[in-house]
Amino acid sequence: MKITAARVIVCSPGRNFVTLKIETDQGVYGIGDATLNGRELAVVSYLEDHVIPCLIGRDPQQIEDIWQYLYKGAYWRRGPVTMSAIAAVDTALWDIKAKMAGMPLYQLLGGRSRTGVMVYGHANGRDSAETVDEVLRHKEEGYLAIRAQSGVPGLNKVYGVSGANRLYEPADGNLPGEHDWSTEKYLRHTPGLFEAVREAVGPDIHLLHDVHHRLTPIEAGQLGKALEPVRMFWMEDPTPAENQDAFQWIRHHTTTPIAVGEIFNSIWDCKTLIEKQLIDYIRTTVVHAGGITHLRRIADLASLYQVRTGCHGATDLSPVCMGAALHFDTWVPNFGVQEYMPHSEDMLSVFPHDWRFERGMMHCGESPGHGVDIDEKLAAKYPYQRAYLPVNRLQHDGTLWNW
Ligand SMILES: O=C(O)C(=O)C[C@H](O)[C@H](O)CO
Ligand SMILES: [Mg+2]
Repeated sequence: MKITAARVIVCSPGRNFVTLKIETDQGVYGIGDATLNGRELAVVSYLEDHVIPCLIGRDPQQIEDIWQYLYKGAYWRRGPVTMSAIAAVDTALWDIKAKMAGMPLYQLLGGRSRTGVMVYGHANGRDSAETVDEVLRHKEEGYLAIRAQSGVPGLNKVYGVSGANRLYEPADGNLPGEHDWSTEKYLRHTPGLFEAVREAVGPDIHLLHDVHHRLTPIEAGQLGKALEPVRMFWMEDPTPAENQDAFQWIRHHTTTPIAVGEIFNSIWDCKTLIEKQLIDYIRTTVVHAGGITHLRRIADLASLYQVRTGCHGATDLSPVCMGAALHFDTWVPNFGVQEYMPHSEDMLSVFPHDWRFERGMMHCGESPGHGVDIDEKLAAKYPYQRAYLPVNRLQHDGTLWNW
């Protein structure tokens, strides 16, 4: 069996997606997501100019060998661009293998470990009252786990809070937007927000919150401690994770569980946090962490330390990534939760898919492969639109902060 062609399809049905399609001499093709939000075209070039020429003529069944060939063969290892490109190839090859076997992907990975995949939804509001209402709306829709984000009094724009249309899309604008930040205002507001949310939603719903890298370790310790009475499912990205030993300071001060990893791209980014048990959930996912092949390796390492998976699933991860992730989640023994931020109807129409949401759970479907395709004609109607993620500045003096 041979790879005969590979193509990168870029489209923007409301936001940008980069998709790789690999074709074979047996007529079977596979699809992989390669979207790197705000830096999409770097991955397009990496694939078109450097990876695709090396794929033509190779046996698509040799997934591991191709993974090693692209990873070791580049000499310059790791990094989000490289690993998103490798992920797209890997996902497409698993799709091909599963289609050839006539099986849904989760069967090839080892079979079903659970009846469905628990997902957490995104509730957000401009203030605490609106956020509480949104949490209750999500509970009504059947969500078992809900992430709550709120506007902070005195701050103009804050990560995770949408405009009028309810969904938020962080990448927008021809140049990066600017948000403002005050740790003091955020820390004053957030414990009360969660007290109100817990009071309204009752004891049984899992509550999550994304700090989005904006605190120092000791501030994160304060927040985690203040949230303990609320019994959070997790506090996400409490502090930037470049200096991983810093997480010890958070651990010294709080038992609120911690989730990290959506911006990681290899097992080496996860190693210290996992081995020192500084986190409880690892958030790497298929598209940014080297595909199914590499994500499986990360999950296996995590399983030795009772760290569970909590794959990133914002809308900048395409429906293709969601399909692959749901197969992974259906199999992985140390599953925790899957993030689910629904794509718009326009986005979903470009990517016919087999997965579905039902009362708080998602199901990957039973069709061979990962169950997601791309309608190339429709995709062509939505050309690429340059878009950037915002930056954050401290409110009082404009210092550039973590967004
Ligand atoms: O979904 C989350 O937890 C995020 O933090 C979303 C990220 O900001 C988004 O994916 C950036 O592209
Ligand atoms: Mg996050």
